[in-house]
Amino acid sequence: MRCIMNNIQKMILPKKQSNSRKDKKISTIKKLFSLTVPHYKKILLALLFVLIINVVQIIKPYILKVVIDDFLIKRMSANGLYSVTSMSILYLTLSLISAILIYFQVNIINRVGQKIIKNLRGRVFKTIQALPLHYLDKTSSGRLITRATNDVNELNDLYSEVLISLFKDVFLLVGIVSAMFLMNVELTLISFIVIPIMAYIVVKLKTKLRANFVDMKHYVGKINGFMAETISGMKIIQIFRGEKEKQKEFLEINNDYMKTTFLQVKYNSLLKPAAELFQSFATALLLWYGMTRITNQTLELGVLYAFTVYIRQFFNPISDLAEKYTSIQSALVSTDRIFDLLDEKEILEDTDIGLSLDTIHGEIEFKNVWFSYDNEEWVLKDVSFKVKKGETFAFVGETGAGKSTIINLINGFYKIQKGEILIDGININDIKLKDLRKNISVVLQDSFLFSGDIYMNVALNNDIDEKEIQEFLDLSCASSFINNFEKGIHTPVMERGNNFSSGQKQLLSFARAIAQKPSVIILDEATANIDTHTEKLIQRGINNITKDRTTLIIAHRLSTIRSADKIIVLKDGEIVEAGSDQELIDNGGYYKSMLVHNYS
Ligand SMILES: Nc1ncnc2c1ncn2[C@@H]1O[C@H](COP(=O)(O)OP(=O)(O)OP(=O)(O)O)[C@@H](O)[C@H]1O
Repeated sequence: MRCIMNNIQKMILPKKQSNSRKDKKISTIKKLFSLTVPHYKKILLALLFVLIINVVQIIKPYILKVVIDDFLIKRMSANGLYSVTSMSILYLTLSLISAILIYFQVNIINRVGQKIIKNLRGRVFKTIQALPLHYLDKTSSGRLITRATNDVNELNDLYSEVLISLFKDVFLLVGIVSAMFLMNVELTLISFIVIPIMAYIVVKLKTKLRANFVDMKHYVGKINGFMAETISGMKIIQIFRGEKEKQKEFLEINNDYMKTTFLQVKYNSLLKPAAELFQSFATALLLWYGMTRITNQTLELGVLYAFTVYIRQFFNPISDLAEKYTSIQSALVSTDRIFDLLDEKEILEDTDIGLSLDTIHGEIEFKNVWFSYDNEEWVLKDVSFKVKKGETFAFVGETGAGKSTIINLINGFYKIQKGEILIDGININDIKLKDLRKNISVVLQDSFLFSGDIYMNVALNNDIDEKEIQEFLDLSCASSFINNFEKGIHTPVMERGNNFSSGQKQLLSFARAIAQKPSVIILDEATANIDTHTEKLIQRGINNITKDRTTLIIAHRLSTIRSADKIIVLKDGEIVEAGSDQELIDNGGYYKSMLVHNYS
């Protein structure tokens, strides 16, 4: 009995290879169970139903044994309730109760499974939203999508189908084995001769299965990542006729994935026939031994019959267990992957800790800042500057000089290695990120619009009324094109704003930036997509909205920043010049040569 339970447990739990792997596995199973805790009442009810269903399953062959031995062979006469008719009614009633309970049990457990999965999917999404940029830099979107979709769905199967039938099977096995031992110890031992060999084969297969599952999921993530990247880069692929090349790359990943699925099919298809073979072997052994005992008149025919039914009932869940084993393994790998993400608390950005600053005045100071993305190469080297409240600073320099990096740091997306960044004289690391970002609006070159409508894209979940939004759209000059739309600010926006031109998207991002009523506005190449006519409108809008606000502008087109209070010229992460447009021209240095190139 213990041997059987050990083997079943071994089938569920992978072999102890090392303490850390074992600990991880135990913690994965604990986590799976922890998700069920809020639903324990319903789960207990379902388990009670399972218990009753199993008791019925075990009693039914015994009723048949009584009918065969007592009424068929011994021809005993009916005695009160003890008759063939009452036995038949009992058999039917039990079957009916069992059928009704199966209906409720399946319903309860599936609903619980769906609720667990819904919560888990929500947690994965919340975590993904809190991932800092430095983590997203290194993680493909495909991997994250796979966590929220494929991996979560694997758990769906586990909760709604596998776990309950696992309980059912284990209860049933325990019940059957007990009934068999109670009826005839010798016959029971004969029936289970094959179990150790069978357990050995299953345990051998499981290591291979698990390793293959890890590979399979890796390739699913790769396929999702590749798809996501290809879809977002489809325009470039088509322009540069890269379809064939991409097709080839995809074929390779697809083939690798298929190889792992073939391996899975091979292992899976071995398990079921093996279980069936063992069942036939056990039945044959039982019949041979049972018949010799019946001939010697040391065994009743009904007992032998009940045993053949029990053997079938015993091996069915075993062969199901073998099948479910693959689902369990797959779900365990998915659980690891989901919780690896959910448990990475230290990498998650807590935007709610730190000093609360409802309004920021807008003084920004970099004091000898050194920064590297990868801790290997300095991207900013000893950068120092101070922007007073309401001033406009421009950052210029060739591609890769570090201009956008400065903006990323002011938004608190990365932490610097050396030096200090002060906002209103307070170290940026001490300020609540939420408050910091609330007060700083950034307009990027690639304006991102969400599917919805114009109003929602400008207000971005903030409680701003339509009249105010209209004012922001007027200020940013976006009204010039929105007024032509029949639905005005309720004009639908397609995914990523595909139904708007780059210039229109840019104007909407301006309105969005102002709508947050920030004390600091950052324009990162924000006028790059706008034609000269629109640029003039924008310039007027910018002048309105930057009044009394600290403004930082990054631009390659120097015409847009010449009126800035101070221009900072960067080269290879270092400030090489700083001053007003006139001062820098008078200097006759790097800025002046950039101006000459810009206007030539
Ligand atoms: N997320 C990142 N991870 C690693 N390195 C990065 C990352 N972003 C930028 N870099 C590197 O940092 C350096 C500065 O990049 P940055 O984007 O700040 O330059 P930039 O001056 O804004 O350039 P551009 O004018 O082309 O936008 C570059 O060498 C770039 O390769």
